Formats: sequence, structure tokens, C-alpha cells
Amino acid sequence: MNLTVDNVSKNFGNKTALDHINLEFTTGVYGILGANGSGKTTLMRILASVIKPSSGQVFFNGQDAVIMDHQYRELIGYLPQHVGLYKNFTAEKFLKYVATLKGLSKGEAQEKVDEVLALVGLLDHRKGKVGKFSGGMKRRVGIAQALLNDPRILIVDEPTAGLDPKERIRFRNLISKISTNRIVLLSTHIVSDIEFIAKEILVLKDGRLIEKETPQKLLKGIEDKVWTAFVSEAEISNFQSKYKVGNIARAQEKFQLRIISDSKPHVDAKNEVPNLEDLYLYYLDGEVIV
Ligand SMILES: Nc1ncnc2c1ncn2[C@@H]1O[C@H](COP(=O)(O)OP(=O)(O)OP(=O)(O)O)[C@@H](O)[C@H]1O
Repeated sequence: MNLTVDNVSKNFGNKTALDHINLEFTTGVYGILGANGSGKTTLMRILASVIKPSSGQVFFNGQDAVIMDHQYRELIGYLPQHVGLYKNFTAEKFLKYVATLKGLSKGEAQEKVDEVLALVGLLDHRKGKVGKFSGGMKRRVGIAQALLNDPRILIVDEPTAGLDPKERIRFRNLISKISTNRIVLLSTHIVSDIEFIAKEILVLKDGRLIEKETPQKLLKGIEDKVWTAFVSEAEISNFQSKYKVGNIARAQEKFQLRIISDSKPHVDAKNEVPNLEDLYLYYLDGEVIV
């Protein structure tokens, strides 16, 4: 199975949201990292066939997605960032409703709804009203609806935003479980969401693809660029203006800074093993959420 993005660009007026993107996906989980506005949602909406690229094409197993039309859309499960769930519906009723919209017969719908409810761990809550569910449970209902047509390509946009750490771990494990035999694309700006489950990480910046690598290779690339140094409170802002500074931890009278720098930033700075948070900081220089 092979999903190819061939020279795709997308413009909104004179704003370039995606700039000549080339990508290839096979079975497994891909994490899409990028700051706000980097083009993650635009890329996902193009792959989900919600919007068309301004130029370039998407191919599935060598066939043009536009020409495949509904055959392509049948391959897709899509969980947008903001999904409208019918609050007064029970989980079961909502999923049956979506199954009908997706063209499943009554018998097929019942069977499939049971299956996806079990998969996302909501079988015991099938009669619960969606509006009363926790954030994590709502997100699992969202995944369940995206799985109803047993999609080959599952696209989930910022699925863990607003979830507490326990729910995020549960969601991560769920994604891992359902990634067998599927291409799963998951966008986030929460680095730890994809650290352990992504086979490759794509880094988008200002609509351009700046990296696509395994997490291990990406980390290896910044091996000698992560440092910690102890500085006084007065020195912190100086370091922040000169370097990309991650964690700042109080250590008795001093502060320990985690610094990303090509060269040793302080005489006593110590080299550290990089993590994905460092990577994010290195590439995106932006807000870091772990
Ligand atoms: N329908 C639209 N009309 C005009 N501009 C748009 C539209 N959709 C996206 N953009 C712009 O394109 C750029 C990329 O947006 P996109 O939503 O793809 O980014 P993102 O990486 O998903 O960001 P976020 O994390 O905030 O969702 C942004 O500058 C955005 O303002």
C-alpha cells in the first residue's frame, strides 16, 4: 500500500499554506509536527479529499485520487480537529447514524458499531450520552466513527489537544493498536504524542516540508547540539536571546538551562542525549508542549 503526495501546493488567496510537498507513505504511523499555521491541517484535508490542491496530485497505489473519486474517499477515515458530535445521542446511536451516512446497511452497521466500540474501549458506555463523556471518551468516539468504514488511510488532526496525560497515553496506545495494515497520519504539536509510536516524523514549517525521518535518525542529527548549563538568574535572559532554550529548572541558587546550540554555549555546559522536545525546538523554534 502506497500513498504519494506529488508536488502538492495549496494557496488561499496570496497565502501559500503548502509549498511543493512531496511525500510517500506506506503502512504505519506518521507523525506530522509543526507550529500553528505550518500547514498540517491543510495537508490532512487534501489527503482526506476535503479540499483540492492548487497544484500537484495525490496517488494511491499509483492511481490519481481525483480520478479514483469515491473509491479514494472510501479508503479514508478522517477525524478533524473539531468534530461535531451529537451531544444528545448515545455513543451507539451516533455511530449507527454515521454508519448509515457512510452507506452501511442496517445489519452491517450494527456489527461494525459493536466492533468499533469494542476497539476504542467504549462498549460499556454505548448507552451513555456523548455530551456527558470526558474529552478522551469523545475523542475515542471520534476515532470510532472514522473507523466505521475500515479505512486503509486514517487521518487524525490534533487528536490529543486538551486531553489529560492519562487520556493521551490511552489514545496513543489506541492509535498504535489500530495502525496495523493502515496508513495512519497524526498531526500534533505535542511531541510526546508521537515519540514512541511514529515510524516517521514529518516536520512542516511555513508550508514547507523540512524533515521526514525516523525519530531515531532525527534525534541522531542533533546529537551534539543539546546541552545543559547552570547559570545565575540574571544570566537567563542573555542565554535566551542567544540560544534556543528549553527547560529551565531551579537548582539551589542557580538555574539549569537546557540549550540547543551548534557550539558549546557555556564553559561548563554538558552535552545531553537529545529528545524529541529538543528536536522540536531545534527545527521549529516555537512553542514546546510535552
Ligand atoms: N480556508 C482558509 N482560508 C485562508 N487561509 C487559510 C485557510 N486554511 C488555512 N489557511 C492558512 O494557511 C496556513 C496553514 O494553515 P493550517 O490550518 O493548515 O495550519 P496548521 O499547521 O494546521 O495550524 P494549527 O495547528 O493552528 O491548526 C495558515 O496561515 C492559515 O491561516
